Amino acid sequence: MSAASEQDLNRRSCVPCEGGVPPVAPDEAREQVRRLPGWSITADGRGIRREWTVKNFMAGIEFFDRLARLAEEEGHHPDLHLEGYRKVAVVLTTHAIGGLSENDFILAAKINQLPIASKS
Ligand SMILES: C[C@H](O)[C@H](O)[C@H]1CNC2=NC(N)=NC(=O)C2=N1
Repeated sequence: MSAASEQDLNRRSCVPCEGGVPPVAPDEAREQVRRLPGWSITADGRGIRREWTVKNFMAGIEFFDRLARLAEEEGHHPDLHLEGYRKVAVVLTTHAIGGLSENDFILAAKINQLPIASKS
């Protein structure tokens, strides 16, 4: 995998993953995540994470609702965390391979396009 721009990732779609492929190598993951504003590699290296402080509780829930629809369209599903009444976090990892796949970066680019009533 070579790193793609956020715009390129946005034009692509997730492909079904049922395992059997190696996770993206750590160096490549770091290079890729640099092109995705707001995202960083998780401490265990198996995923990427972004958090937002939202305007109010419903803004967080509405964001999750939009995100759930996007995830269903893409067939790739995020771990959603409501970490406080105005703090939301999203972790992307490909469960089937226990690490990062291109699907995670594609979905991150698309999540960055979603409207969010954010405070930061
Ligand atoms: C066939 C289908 O693509 C798989 O079951 C998908 C569904 N959504 C998924 N989402 C995530 N995050 N990881 C997966 O491994 C995964 N598998």
